[in-house]
Amino acid sequence: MSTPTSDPAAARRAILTAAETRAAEEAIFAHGVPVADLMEQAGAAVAEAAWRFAAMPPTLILCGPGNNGGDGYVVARHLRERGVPVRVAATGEPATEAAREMRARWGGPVEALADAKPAPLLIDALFGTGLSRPLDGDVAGRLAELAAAAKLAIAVDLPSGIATDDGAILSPVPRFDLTVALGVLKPAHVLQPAASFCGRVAVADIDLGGEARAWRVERPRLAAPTPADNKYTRGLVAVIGGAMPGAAMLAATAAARAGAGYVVLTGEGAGTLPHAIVRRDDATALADPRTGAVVAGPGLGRDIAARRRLRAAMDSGHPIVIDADGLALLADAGLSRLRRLAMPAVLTPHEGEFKRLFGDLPGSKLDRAREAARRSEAVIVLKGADSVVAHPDGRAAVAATAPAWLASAGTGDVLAGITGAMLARGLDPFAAAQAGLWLHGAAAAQAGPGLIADDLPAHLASALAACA
Ligand SMILES: NC(=O)C1=CN([C@@H]2O[C@H](COP(=O)(O)OP(=O)(O)OC[C@H]3O[C@@H](n4cnc5c(N)ncnc54)[C@H](OP(=O)(O)O)[C@@H]3O)[C@@H](O)[C@H]2O)[C@@H](O)CC1
Ligand SMILES: [K+]
Repeated sequence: MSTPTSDPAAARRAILTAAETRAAEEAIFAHGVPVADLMEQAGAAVAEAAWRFAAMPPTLILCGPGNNGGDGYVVARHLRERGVPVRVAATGEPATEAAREMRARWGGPVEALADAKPAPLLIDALFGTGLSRPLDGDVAGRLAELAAAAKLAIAVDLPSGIATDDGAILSPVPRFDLTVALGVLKPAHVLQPAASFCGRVAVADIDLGGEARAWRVERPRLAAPTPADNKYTRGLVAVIGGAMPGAAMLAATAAARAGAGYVVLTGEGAGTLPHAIVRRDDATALADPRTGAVVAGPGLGRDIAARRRLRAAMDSGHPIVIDADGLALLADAGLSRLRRLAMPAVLTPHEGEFKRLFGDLPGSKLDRAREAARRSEAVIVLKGADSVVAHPDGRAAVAATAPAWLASAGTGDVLAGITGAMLARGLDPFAAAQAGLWLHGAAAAQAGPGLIADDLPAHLASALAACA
């Protein structure tokens, strides 16, 4: 399944690889649109974004040999027309026809990159999706010096030196304040480490019309309960407790605060829990046909009893989120049971758990999550600063804005609980996983620096309010 990027809202979320972007462009060119027309749109959009962002001080634009450089000449012309003092420096002569044409349309002086003096605003149009290897040392060095001397730095499409499809840093890259993605996002705008070099990312409105299979996770629409709802229609979540009760209590509390109408927690355990959360035994909770989702794994334990309880949870037929110890048990038991579920389970591994389950898979984080989803027939949430959600059918989504403060104990238990609440309210597993990540990130942003997992559930109220 895919979404055409001709829908503007979908286009702003769509993530295309370099090859997918090229294919979309080729399809447009095949319809008779000249490359120069698209480049004019791109350059105008970048000039507009720079104008709004930087209030336009004197500007230096660095142009490379390809179409990224071509865009740079267009930006230069548009800014000059707006009265901005612009200088252009290039690595050499343009290598494409469109870029040559744009350099001619610019018509102004072009300095050698090696000699260029800095300016308060630096615009990097050296390389974009066509980067095929690390920058030469002298080019990377000049880019670093000129960026360091500038007050603001803006990248055209991508910061030069990062790999479009996996977000790797191929050669030293300065940190940009703004990156204007042309037409669609590329994986490097959302995957680490590249994403953190992009600064703010704006998507320029260029109708590429390609088909996307990956999207940025956006704020979900979650309707508030209506007078017709009751606690069961809002979702009954059963959290399977176990050896470490605190983790399951965190998951249960998060499920309740994420809007589930009814949360039951099974297993033994002392400690304070909201009185709204009800204790049950596994068998009663799992046999209840009103149960909308089961969360199994946080604090479950890894012994034979835990294995039996996980199996019972999977056999119950309810939508299920499996995390933490549940993933360790699955790694030992194999994936075959997952493949027999009526609805894909949601698995929420961090990198270590992922490796135990699937080994060392090749490719980008998107590729690895997709392959794991295909193999397991489960929705995979590969967690991190750039959490990737992948569906067995190849769709994927990236949550790119989680605060780094989330890297602390227990936050995964909270995510599992929120995701359970999303499943129980009736979202399909792919949507539930994305909504869970968004709410988790928004609650963390509210909780702020120094947050601990226990803080997050209280901040879900304002995160939910933003989704109504
Ligand atoms: N999507 C859109 O809406 C639109 C997209 N557009 C723009 O097109 C851009 C893609 O353009 P592009 O394909 O020409 O690639 P680009 O990044 O300019 O570089 C390729 C050149 O660099 C060279 N080269 C590569 N690596 C190198 C290195 N390390 N050091 C030195 N050289 C290196 C490479 O040569 P080669 O690898 O063959 O040696 C080739 O000559 C895209 O990012 C966007 O800005 C707009 O114009 C239209 C609307
Ligand atoms: K660039």
